[in-house]
Amino acid sequence: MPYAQGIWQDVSAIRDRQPLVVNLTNTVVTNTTANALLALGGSPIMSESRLEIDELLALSQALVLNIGTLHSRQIALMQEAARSAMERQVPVVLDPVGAGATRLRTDTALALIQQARPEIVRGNASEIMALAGESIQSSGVDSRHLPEEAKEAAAALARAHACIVCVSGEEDVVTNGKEQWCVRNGHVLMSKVTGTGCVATALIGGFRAVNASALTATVNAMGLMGVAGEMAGSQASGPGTFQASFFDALFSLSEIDISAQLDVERLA
Ligand SMILES: Nc1ncnc2c1ncn2[C@@H]1O[C@H](COP(=O)(O)OP(=O)(O)O)[C@@H](O)[C@H]1O
Ligand SMILES: Cc1ncsc1CCOP(=O)(O)O
Ligand SMILES: [Mg+2]
Repeated sequence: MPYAQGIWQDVSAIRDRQPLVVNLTNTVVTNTTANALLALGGSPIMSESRLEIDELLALSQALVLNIGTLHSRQIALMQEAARSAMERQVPVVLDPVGAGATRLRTDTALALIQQARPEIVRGNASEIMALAGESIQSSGVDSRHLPEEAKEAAAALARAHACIVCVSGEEDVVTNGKEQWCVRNGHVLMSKVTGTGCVATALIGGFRAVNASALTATVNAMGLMGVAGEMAGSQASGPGTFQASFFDALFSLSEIDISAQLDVERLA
């Protein structure tokens, strides 16, 4: 099947089935990621309470953990959610926001990788290199490194934890430790709006909810992100209008848009 057709199949499934994606996420992007999932066709729910997390996971098709504004109560909530997700076979996706910037973020992300056993970890190059134990320059949540520099780290992390690792940036790299895929779509304005990486991770959750292959779901989500980003970028005059146009693109894009623009390649 041509690659664009596979992405379209997932988008159609998301629009048809409206999978429930539970997000334990940061306070910066809560609204943005909910809107992006909704615009794509999914059904987002955000939660902050251990009193309901097991009930929510009983209803959900994916769990997204995002450590962007961590606090102790949230770490306990994430651990409990992960236990429930494992029992219920709900796939878990992790966004290690700011790993490498502080010990709290690096240690918590690594602990979650061990305990929550996420099928997919998506971060920028600095975050993925930090999790693989490489020494990095970190300036917070934005990357100081290129995905190209993080390829080995991504493969090592994927092999060590038997998961899919996605490194985002100007080009996105997705690997299971053996195969490596590259997504070349996107627009520079995506890096000028906070939360675009978190949106990518949330959309990966939406794609994994309808696609049994964690690797394919991740490549497809990143391809779709990139195509929507290009559509929005061609309309926008800056970050503000970009964000609105990006939601519009997620909502309205068609199979033709995907097949006309998609630039995905299997590297190895
Ligand atoms: N310079 C760029 N050109 C094209 N796409 C980009 C660029 N920077 C980021 N993106 C895209 O923006 C999304 C978020 O990636 P990134 O900025 O690396 O995440 P984060 O916000 O976590 O640092 C991804 O879909 C990525 O492909
Ligand atoms: C700015 C900021 N600070 C803590 S979380 C966050 C959002 C980061 O989002 P993204 O990694 O998607 O740009
Ligand atoms: Mg990020």
